[in-house]
Amino acid sequence: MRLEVKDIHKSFGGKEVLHGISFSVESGSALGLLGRNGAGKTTTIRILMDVFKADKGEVLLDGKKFRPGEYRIGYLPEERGLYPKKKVGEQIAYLAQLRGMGTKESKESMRRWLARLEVSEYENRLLETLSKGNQQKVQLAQTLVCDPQIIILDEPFSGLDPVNSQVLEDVIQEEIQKGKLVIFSSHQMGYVEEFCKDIIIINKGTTVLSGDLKNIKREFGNNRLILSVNDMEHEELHRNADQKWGSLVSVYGHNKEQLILEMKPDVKKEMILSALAKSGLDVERFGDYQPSLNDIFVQVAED
Ligand SMILES: Nc1ncnc2c1ncn2[C@@H]1O[C@H](COP(=O)(O)OP(=O)(O)OP(=O)(O)O)[C@@H](O)[C@H]1O
Repeated sequence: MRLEVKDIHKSFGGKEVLHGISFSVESGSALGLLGRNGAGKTTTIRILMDVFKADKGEVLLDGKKFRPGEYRIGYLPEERGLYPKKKVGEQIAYLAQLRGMGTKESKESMRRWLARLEVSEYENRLLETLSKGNQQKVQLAQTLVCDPQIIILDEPFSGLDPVNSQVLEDVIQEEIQKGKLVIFSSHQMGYVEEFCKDIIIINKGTTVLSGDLKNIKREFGNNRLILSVNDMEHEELHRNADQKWGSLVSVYGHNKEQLILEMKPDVKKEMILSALAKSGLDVERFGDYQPSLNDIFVQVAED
């Protein structure tokens, strides 16, 4: 399956908050939907789920208008929506039945997911009596109980300790391997790097970067180098770079105390290395710039 969001526009009270968002994602892969607070991620997901209507644009599945009601979708919304005063197992099975599963099948699936997420012992407890992290795992069991073809996860790791995060990481990887189509929205870039083949970064309702994550990283690192010098802050290093090596490099930015340098046309790395050797500076690190998704996000999503 291929899910395609095409040129979505949305206004609230006359103010446009999405200015033409487009992306696509296929079964067996995950898309990272990223952006700063208020960028428009949740609004995009809500339009996709038909909670809101777009003012312009369309959502297609395999080229035809996407009707969420016709597919098994596991949606973990930002605002978690289970019943605090109902028993964990009963409500998960009930919600699976609402999504078309038979009584026996829904109970089996509920028990399988509670076990997979290591919360079986809470099946007969009221949801509100569980810790925050365990409630989150119950929400995830609810999301996955109907064996969804499409999985949409809005900050699924929130509230989970590192051991539980590892369990969830494994579960998401398994679902992708099983051929599920996953949309993953998170501010935790480490997870996005792990799961997502493609990403889209939205800023104030506009796409600022999208595409294959490996290619994006390669392009961001291309022709750029990282340099740090012992006991020298990036501001001073920046002055040195401008004054001494201005014909070879320009300063692209910095990552903590490391300077990111961009090589000028026809300049080779060896030429910079030789200039550094002559400078007498106590070089701590020099090499190809390999940006993390976090670096890229900060650079493109900054105002
Ligand atoms: N129902 C609504 N009525 C009016 N404005 C809304 C509504 N829903 C969202 N907005 C506005 O749309 C913009 C995008 O909000 P949205 O919740 O989609 O952002 P987000 O990227 O999910 O943010 P966060 O990371 O903080 O969850 C914001 O300016 C928000 O105030």
